[in-house]
Amino acid sequence: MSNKDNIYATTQAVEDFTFDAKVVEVFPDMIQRSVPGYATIVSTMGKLAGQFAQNNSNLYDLGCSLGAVTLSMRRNIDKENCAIIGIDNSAAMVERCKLHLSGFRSQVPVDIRLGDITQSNIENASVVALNFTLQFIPLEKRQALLSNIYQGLKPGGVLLLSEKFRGNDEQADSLLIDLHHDFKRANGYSELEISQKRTAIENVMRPESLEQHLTRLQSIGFSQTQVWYQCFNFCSMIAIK
Ligand SMILES: Nc1ncnc2c1ncn2[C@@H]1O[C@H](C[S@+](CC[C@H]([NH3+])C(=O)[O-])CC(=O)[O-])[C@@H](O)[C@H]1O
Ligand SMILES: O=C(O)C(=O)Cc1ccccc1
Repeated sequence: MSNKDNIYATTQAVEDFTFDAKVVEVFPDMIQRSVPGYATIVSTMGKLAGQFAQNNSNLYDLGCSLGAVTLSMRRNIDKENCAIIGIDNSAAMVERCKLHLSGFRSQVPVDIRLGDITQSNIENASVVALNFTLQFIPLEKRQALLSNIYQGLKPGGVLLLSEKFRGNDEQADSLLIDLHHDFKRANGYSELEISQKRTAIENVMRPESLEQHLTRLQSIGFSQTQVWYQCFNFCSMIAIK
């Protein structure tokens, strides 16, 4: 069990959100109470990874945090000679992720690396997961990152992309934001916590619209794109090379 997220429970001078040691301590609780359907998304990404994994290939978990998707993928792989590579640029996350994964046994080798996914080599990949990570990459670097992933995928390989997204217009967007805030309230977050967290992430997390995501994936060359999960302003997509 992880600790309860009470980072924004007291009034404070809110600073930009970072994935530091304090966040690591509460991360499972934070993500579970903040993302509608997180557990469903993670387990389904594992199932999809099992379906699309190819013999003699790599599976990547980019922005792996504590390795939830890595573990879910590893549970579902039944192909030969597969390896999972998890990458995150938060030293605190990587350290805790390694500790966490060492508590589970598996035949599938896992390599957790400290690194910037915009500078990482993606090769011989059958599956690449970006579970709520692209939203933290500067807007101008997203196209290059996704093209690099596309280049590193084998034919028939897939990108599994989950994002918080923006509604198409102001009214639609505030409707989705309100529904999400209701969800957070129902999970025990106070008005103060919701509002201070919003301030903390507004400069570091830049959501795009669903259309922007799908159009870019198609322009990069993915032959098929499909949204398979949506709740409020959270969604998960698959793009097939
Ligand atoms: N340039 C970067 N390079 C590497 N990592 C990065 C970069 N930028 C941000 N990150 C990392 O991306 C992760 C985003 S969390 C992903 C949840 C996880 N996928 C999960 O399924 O539990 C989502 C959230 O908390 O909203 C953090 O661990 C960052 O350090
Ligand atoms: O914490 C929130 O309320 C967020 O919306 C941030 C967020 C978005 C997507 C994954 C995890 C956290």
